[in-house]
Amino acid sequence: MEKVVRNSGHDLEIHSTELVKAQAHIWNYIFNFINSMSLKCAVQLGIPDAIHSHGKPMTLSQLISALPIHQNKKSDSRLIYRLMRILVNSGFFVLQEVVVGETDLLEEGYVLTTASKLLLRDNPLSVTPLLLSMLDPIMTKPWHSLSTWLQSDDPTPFAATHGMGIWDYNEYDPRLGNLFNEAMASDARLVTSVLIDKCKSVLEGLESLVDLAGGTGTVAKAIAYAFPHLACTVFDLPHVIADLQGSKNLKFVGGDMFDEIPPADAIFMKWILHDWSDEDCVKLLERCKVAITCKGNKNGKVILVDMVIVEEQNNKDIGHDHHAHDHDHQSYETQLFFDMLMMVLYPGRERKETEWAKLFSDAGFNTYKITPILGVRSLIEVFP
Ligand SMILES: C[S@@+](CC[C@H](N)C(=O)[O-])C[C@H]1O[C@@H](n2cnc3c(N)ncnc32)[C@H](O)[C@@H]1O
Ligand SMILES: O=c1cc(-c2ccc(O)cc2)oc2c(O)c(O)ccc12
Repeated sequence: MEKVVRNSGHDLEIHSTELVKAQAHIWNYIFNFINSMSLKCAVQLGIPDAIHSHGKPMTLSQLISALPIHQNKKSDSRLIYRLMRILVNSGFFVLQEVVVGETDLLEEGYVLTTASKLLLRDNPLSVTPLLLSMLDPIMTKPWHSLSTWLQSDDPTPFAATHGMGIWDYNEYDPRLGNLFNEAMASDARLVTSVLIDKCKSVLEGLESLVDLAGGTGTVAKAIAYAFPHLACTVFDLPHVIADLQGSKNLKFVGGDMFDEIPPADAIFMKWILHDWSDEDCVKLLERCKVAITCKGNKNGKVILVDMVIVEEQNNKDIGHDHHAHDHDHQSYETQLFFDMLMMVLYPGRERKETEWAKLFSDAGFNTYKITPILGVRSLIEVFP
């Protein structure tokens, strides 16, 4: 028989099992940052790289002797054991049996998972720069002022905390600026491999393409290489492209995209419009339309890589497969995380299809086509 907890102050009756479940639910949310910080610690100590270099399951004692930690911390093997235990629980490492030394004795050793392979320093798709930048105190501090920002007239919590926007901050603090560029470049490598593999037809037939706010040019370099007859331009802020070298069919142009957009058959924007308000997006899209139609070109288009929020109610209609539902729930949560990130760092947001459609029509475009090929992100072609 379940006890009923009576809360005399409020008119509440809650069953005790429900109460402890609710308490654990809140605890897990309060302590969620412990998952992120444990992962940050493992990456800073080089744990994924140490296990990778070992080449086979690495026992706790082998891992401890390989790590750059104080001798006193090495003597208490339970410290690294506890750190590894929470990371095994979150799916970053797996324990496997291994024969150690000359004996036939089996011991358990840590191996990498697909997720921790993406944290290896030399992996071209490494997510480590993103992890180190997003969990840097400079980036976590603005989250503490989200509520005061909502009560103020400041443009973003980041600007309220640091007295300037991200783009100025990246120039002011090259350490963070370089981590940002590296984070964008490794994501760009992943997106480009999918784009060139699965969406070749999107680029075929084009003679010129501008990667607008293309960062250090990772996407454009790969496109220029895969399509040698396509003239590619990377356009970004002058300090971002300052020392970058072009090639036969790739050039770098510095400027402010709100002032000028070079003409081309296609304007490509990856992870740009979600950084900006609706008003700025319409301004940018209007200028893109001029840039793709200015030479009387009738086949021009804008190509976006961005998120299209698909709300959970729609997800639930997809079917009764629990795995599919878990995956959909996770994808939706990822989209909501990015939406909140856009609120804290930028004046931007993630958008639903109806919201994208309104932006396109407000900027004078006729049609669009969404191809959801990039996990939580989509390829969106917009036609004048
Ligand atoms: C989120 S990053 C995306 C970079 C790249 N498209 C990618 O996905 O890897 C946004 C880019 O916008 C650039 N940017 C910001 N404001 C800009 C402006 N007014 N004109 C041109 N580029 C700008 C930044 O320097 C940065 O490289
Ligand atoms: O995932 C990100 C992270 C950032 C970011 C990282 C480090 C910094 O110093 C500043 C910002 O910015 C992003 C962004 O602008 C974007 O369009 C998508 C994702 C992210």
